[in-house]
Amino acid sequence: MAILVTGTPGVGKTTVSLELARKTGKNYVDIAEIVKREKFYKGYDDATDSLIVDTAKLKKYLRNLLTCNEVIDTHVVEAVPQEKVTHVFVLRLDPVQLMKRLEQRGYRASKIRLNVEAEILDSILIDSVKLFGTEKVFEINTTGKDVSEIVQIIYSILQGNGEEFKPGNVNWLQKYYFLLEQQ
Ligand SMILES: Nc1ncnc2c1ncn2[C@@H]1O[C@H](COP(=O)(O)OP(=O)(O)OP(=O)(O)O)[C@@H](O)[C@H]1O
Repeated sequence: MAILVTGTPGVGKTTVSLELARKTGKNYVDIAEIVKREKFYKGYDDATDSLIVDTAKLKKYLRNLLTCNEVIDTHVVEAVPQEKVTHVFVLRLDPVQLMKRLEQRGYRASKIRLNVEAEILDSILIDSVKLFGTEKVFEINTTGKDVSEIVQIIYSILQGNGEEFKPGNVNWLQKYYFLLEQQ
Protein backbone atom coordinates (compact mmCIF):
# COMPACT_ATOMS: atom_id res chain seq x y z
CA MET A 1 0.00 0.00 0.00
CA ALA A 2 1.11 3.55 -0.67
CA ILE A 3 0.91 6.06 2.14
CA LEU A 4 0.50 9.78 1.62
CA VAL A 5 2.02 12.15 4.18
CA THR A 6 0.71 15.65 3.70
CA GLY A 7 0.15 18.98 5.44
CA THR A 8 0.97 22.66 5.19
CA PRO A 9 4.59 23.42 4.20
CA GLY A 10 6.80 23.28 7.29
CA VAL A 11 4.72 20.89 9.42
CA GLY A 12 7.32 18.11 9.10
CA LYS A 13 6.21 15.98 6.14
CA THR A 14 9.72 15.27 4.84
CA THR A 15 11.16 14.50 8.26
CA VAL A 16 8.34 12.10 9.10
CA SER A 17 8.14 10.53 5.61
CA LEU A 18 11.84 9.68 5.53
CA GLU A 19 11.69 8.02 8.95
CA LEU A 20 8.48 6.19 8.05
CA ALA A 21 9.99 4.94 4.78
CA ARG A 22 13.11 3.79 6.61
CA LYS A 23 11.09 1.89 9.21
CA THR A 24 8.62 0.31 6.81
CA GLY A 25 11.09 -0.40 3.99
CA LYS A 26 8.87 1.53 1.58
CA ASN A 27 10.26 3.84 -1.09
CA TYR A 28 10.29 7.52 -0.27
CA VAL A 29 8.76 9.67 -3.02
CA ASP A 30 9.57 13.37 -2.91
CA ILE A 31 6.99 15.05 -5.14
CA ALA A 32 8.69 18.46 -5.04
CA GLU A 33 11.85 16.87 -6.45
CA ILE A 34 9.88 15.13 -9.24
CA VAL A 35 8.12 18.39 -10.15
CA LYS A 36 11.46 20.14 -10.60
CA ARG A 37 13.25 17.25 -12.32
CA GLU A 38 10.43 16.48 -14.78
CA LYS A 39 9.47 20.16 -15.15
CA PHE A 40 5.85 19.54 -14.13
CA TYR A 41 5.10 23.23 -13.64
CA LYS A 42 3.24 25.90 -15.54
CA GLY A 43 4.96 28.94 -14.09
CA TYR A 44 5.83 30.71 -10.90
CA ASP A 45 3.43 32.19 -8.35
CA ASP A 46 4.92 35.33 -6.81
CA ALA A 47 2.30 35.48 -4.04
CA THR A 48 3.25 32.08 -2.65
CA ASP A 49 6.84 32.21 -3.91
CA SER A 50 6.49 28.76 -5.41
CA LEU A 51 6.10 26.84 -8.67
CA ILE A 52 2.61 26.43 -10.13
CA VAL A 53 2.40 22.65 -10.44
CA ASP A 54 0.91 21.05 -13.55
CA THR A 55 -1.18 18.61 -11.51
CA ALA A 56 -2.60 16.76 -14.53
CA LYS A 57 0.85 15.88 -15.89
CA LEU A 58 2.14 15.02 -12.44
CA LYS A 59 -0.82 12.75 -11.70
CA LYS A 60 -0.37 10.89 -14.95
CA TYR A 61 3.33 10.39 -14.21
CA LEU A 62 2.56 9.14 -10.68
CA ARG A 63 -0.02 6.64 -11.99
CA ASN A 64 2.84 4.93 -13.83
CA LEU A 65 5.47 5.38 -11.16
CA LEU A 66 3.66 4.23 -8.02
CA THR A 67 3.69 0.52 -7.25
CA CYS A 68 1.72 0.83 -4.00
CA ASN A 69 4.87 0.46 -1.90
CA GLU A 70 5.68 4.11 -1.27
CA VAL A 71 5.62 6.86 1.28
CA ILE A 72 4.62 9.95 -0.71
CA ASP A 73 5.59 13.39 0.60
CA THR A 74 3.61 16.32 -0.76
CA HIS A 75 1.16 19.09 0.00
CA VAL A 76 -0.14 18.89 -3.60
CA VAL A 77 -2.79 16.30 -2.72
CA GLU A 78 -4.79 16.76 -5.91
CA ALA A 79 -1.89 15.33 -7.95
CA VAL A 80 -1.81 12.01 -6.11
CA PRO A 81 -3.86 9.21 -7.76
CA GLN A 82 -6.48 8.27 -5.16
CA GLU A 83 -6.57 4.59 -6.14
CA LYS A 84 -2.88 4.08 -5.28
CA VAL A 85 -3.20 5.29 -1.70
CA THR A 86 -4.64 3.44 1.29
CA HIS A 87 -3.88 5.97 4.03
CA VAL A 88 -3.53 9.75 4.05
CA PHE A 89 -1.83 11.30 7.08
CA VAL A 90 -2.37 15.03 7.42
CA LEU A 91 0.24 16.37 9.81
CA ARG A 92 -0.96 19.35 11.82
CA LEU A 93 1.13 21.85 13.74
CA ASP A 94 0.14 24.62 16.11
CA PRO A 95 0.01 27.71 13.83
CA VAL A 96 2.28 29.76 16.10
CA GLN A 97 4.91 26.98 16.01
CA LEU A 98 4.50 26.80 12.25
CA MET A 99 5.01 30.56 11.99
CA LYS A 100 8.28 30.25 13.93
CA ARG A 101 9.51 27.40 11.73
CA LEU A 102 8.75 29.32 8.55
CA GLU A 103 10.43 32.46 9.94
CA GLN A 104 13.51 30.35 10.64
CA ARG A 105 13.47 29.27 7.00
CA GLY A 106 13.60 32.92 5.99
CA TYR A 107 10.26 32.90 4.15
CA ARG A 108 8.75 36.25 3.17
CA ALA A 109 6.09 37.60 5.55
CA SER A 110 3.34 37.21 2.91
CA LYS A 111 4.27 33.57 2.31
CA ILE A 112 4.29 32.84 6.03
CA ARG A 113 0.88 34.48 6.38
CA LEU A 114 -0.65 32.39 3.58
CA ASN A 115 0.67 29.15 5.04
CA VAL A 116 -0.33 29.95 8.63
CA GLU A 117 -3.80 30.91 7.40
CA ALA A 118 -4.06 27.64 5.46
CA GLU A 119 -3.09 25.70 8.60
CA ILE A 120 -5.67 27.52 10.77
CA LEU A 121 -8.39 26.95 8.17
CA ASP A 122 -7.68 23.19 7.70
CA SER A 123 -7.11 23.74 3.97
CA ILE A 124 -5.12 20.58 3.25
CA LEU A 125 -7.27 18.47 5.53
CA ILE A 126 -10.39 19.59 3.67
CA ASP A 127 -8.82 18.94 0.26
CA SER A 128 -7.66 15.50 1.45
CA VAL A 129 -11.11 14.52 2.68
CA LYS A 130 -12.72 15.76 -0.56
CA LEU A 131 -10.28 13.76 -2.68
CA PHE A 132 -9.71 10.61 -0.62
CA GLY A 133 -12.78 10.39 1.65
CA THR A 134 -12.97 10.20 5.44
CA GLU A 135 -12.13 6.49 5.57
CA LYS A 136 -8.58 7.01 4.31
CA VAL A 137 -7.77 10.32 6.00
CA PHE A 138 -6.27 10.78 9.47
CA GLU A 139 -4.99 13.99 11.05
CA ILE A 140 -2.23 14.01 13.62
CA ASN A 141 -1.42 16.95 15.87
CA THR A 142 2.40 16.83 15.83
CA THR A 143 2.87 19.81 18.17
CA GLY A 144 5.42 18.93 20.87
CA LYS A 145 5.97 15.43 19.47
CA ASP A 146 9.28 14.18 18.16
CA VAL A 147 9.57 12.28 14.89
CA SER A 148 9.66 8.82 16.46
CA GLU A 149 6.46 9.55 18.41
CA ILE A 150 4.70 10.65 15.23
CA VAL A 151 5.88 7.57 13.31
CA GLN A 152 4.68 5.42 16.21
CA ILE A 153 1.22 6.98 15.94
CA ILE A 154 1.18 6.30 12.19
CA TYR A 155 2.15 2.68 12.85
CA SER A 156 -0.66 2.33 15.32
CA ILE A 157 -3.17 3.81 12.86
CA LEU A 158 -1.95 1.43 10.14
CA GLN A 159 -2.74 -1.40 12.54
CA GLY A 160 -6.33 -0.21 12.79
CA ASN A 161 -6.19 2.11 15.82
CA GLY A 162 -7.14 5.32 14.05
CA GLU A 163 -10.40 6.32 15.68
CA GLU A 164 -9.05 9.27 17.67
CA PHE A 165 -7.21 10.58 14.61
CA LYS A 166 -10.20 10.94 12.30
CA PRO A 167 -10.72 14.35 10.61
CA GLY A 168 -12.06 16.91 13.06
CA ASN A 169 -9.83 16.10 16.02
CA VAL A 170 -7.71 19.23 15.53
CA ASN A 171 -9.29 22.66 15.82
CA TRP A 172 -6.96 25.65 15.47
CA LEU A 173 -9.68 28.11 14.54
CA GLN A 174 -11.20 28.17 18.04
CA LYS A 175 -7.84 29.18 19.52
CA TYR A 176 -6.33 31.25 16.72
CA TYR A 177 -9.17 33.04 14.90
CA PHE A 178 -7.62 36.34 16.07
CA LEU A 179 -4.53 35.63 13.94
CA LEU A 180 -6.77 35.71 10.86
CA GLU A 181 -8.10 39.14 11.94
CA GLN A 182 -4.59 40.55 12.37
CA GLN A 183 -3.54 39.38 8.96
N1 LIG B 1 8.49 16.63 15.03
C1 LIG B 1 9.30 17.67 14.87
N2 LIG B 1 9.73 18.36 15.94
C2 LIG B 1 10.55 19.43 15.79
N3 LIG B 1 10.98 19.91 14.61
C3 LIG B 1 10.58 19.26 13.51
C4 LIG B 1 9.72 18.12 13.57
N4 LIG B 1 9.49 17.70 12.31
C5 LIG B 1 10.16 18.54 11.50
N5 LIG B 1 10.82 19.47 12.21
C6 LIG B 1 11.63 20.57 11.67
O1 LIG B 1 10.75 21.46 10.99
C7 LIG B 1 11.33 21.93 9.79
C8 LIG B 1 10.42 21.59 8.62
O2 LIG B 1 10.39 20.17 8.47
P1 LIG B 1 10.14 19.47 7.07
O3 LIG B 1 11.09 19.99 6.04
O4 LIG B 1 10.14 18.01 7.34
O5 LIG B 1 8.67 20.01 6.75
P2 LIG B 1 7.81 19.82 5.41
O6 LIG B 1 6.40 19.77 5.84
O7 LIG B 1 8.34 18.67 4.64
O8 LIG B 1 8.10 21.17 4.63
P3 LIG B 1 7.93 21.43 3.02
O9 LIG B 1 6.52 21.13 2.66
O10 LIG B 1 8.23 22.87 2.85
O11 LIG B 1 8.92 20.55 2.34
C9 LIG B 1 12.73 21.28 9.70
O12 LIG B 1 13.67 22.20 10.20
C10 LIG B 1 12.62 20.07 10.61
O13 LIG B 1 13.85 19.73 11.18
